[in-house]
Amino acid sequence: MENHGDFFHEAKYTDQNGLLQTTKIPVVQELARKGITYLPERFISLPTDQQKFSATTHVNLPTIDLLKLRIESDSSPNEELAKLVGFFGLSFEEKKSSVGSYMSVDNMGYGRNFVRSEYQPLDWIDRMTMVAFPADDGNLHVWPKKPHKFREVMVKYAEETRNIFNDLLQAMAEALSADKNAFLKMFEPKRSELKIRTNYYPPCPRPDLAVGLTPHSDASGLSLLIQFGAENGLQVLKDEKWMSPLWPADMLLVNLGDLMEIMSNGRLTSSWHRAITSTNCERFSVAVFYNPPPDAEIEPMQDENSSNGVYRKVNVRDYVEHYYKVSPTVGKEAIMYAKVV
Ligand SMILES: O=C(O)CCC(=O)C(=O)O
Ligand SMILES: [Fe+2]
Repeated sequence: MENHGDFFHEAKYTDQNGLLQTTKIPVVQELARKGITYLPERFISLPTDQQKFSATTHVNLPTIDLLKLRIESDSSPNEELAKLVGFFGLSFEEKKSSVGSYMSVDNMGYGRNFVRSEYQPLDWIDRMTMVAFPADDGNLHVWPKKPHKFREVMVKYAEETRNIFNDLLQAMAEALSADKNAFLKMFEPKRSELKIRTNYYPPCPRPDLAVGLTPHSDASGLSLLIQFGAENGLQVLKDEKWMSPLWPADMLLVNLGDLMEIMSNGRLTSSWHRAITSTNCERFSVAVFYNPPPDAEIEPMQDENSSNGVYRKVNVRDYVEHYYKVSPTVGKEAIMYAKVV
């Protein structure tokens, strides 16, 4: 048995027999802090995932000027925004004791998700996930109490991103020549869900063998990402090749999730993406996920040009539960759940 150090996340999953299991996963931040020079076996990814880790092409993303969407733009990364990832500056014990625990399908709080078994290759990542909205749901008490002002900054960031999401939803509907509120109407203001996840990728001894974050699409409607520390890390699959989007530090990245693909009846598609690691730099990203209320029924938009709907109506909670039950997958399998067969 390899010695993985003394610091573990405990991730829960349901095994093939339907039994709840807990697996201990080494905290990669602590492994990196110790200056580990080899990659522990559990982090060695499958050879298929290792293919073309570095052979990527850089692609430019279309950019949107937020001012044109009537948003007050004070959202460039500055010292205030760096506080979003300040949590990872705490010691392991402080991090653990500072975060409350959730009962959820996706291992919220400080730790891991996408865990299905004791034997799967592990991602080189530590994460912290919390629900910002609805704020009245007993969600806020589990937020980290440290560092100082962390919650305040998070709440402010959540509020600002919600405005951006709402404007984007309108702009996207208009771009599809649909009613301006075609998407927005599904995001009931008081009950829609906004989750924030901070991802930390410490330096990794073998970026050629380990994945930072396993390939996935987000289950969300929309996701908004910001990164700190390094500009390379996110990769998106396009025409069966992994591409690195050019993503400067002062740019927010909009990512379409599965629920948006369903809502748009396949006219918009969720992206298949992953994160890679590096030997000499640490990278943080903050992802905000925006979903309609869990009990909402998503009605795919009707396309006048084609009579066949690609997607059927789904309940948001059912979809998200299904997504976490089957993930991680090798391709976009979760969304098949909502496809018309
Ligand atoms: O770190 C990144 O850039 C990607 C994060 C991500 O895809 C996620 O949190 O869902
Ligand atoms: Fe993602």
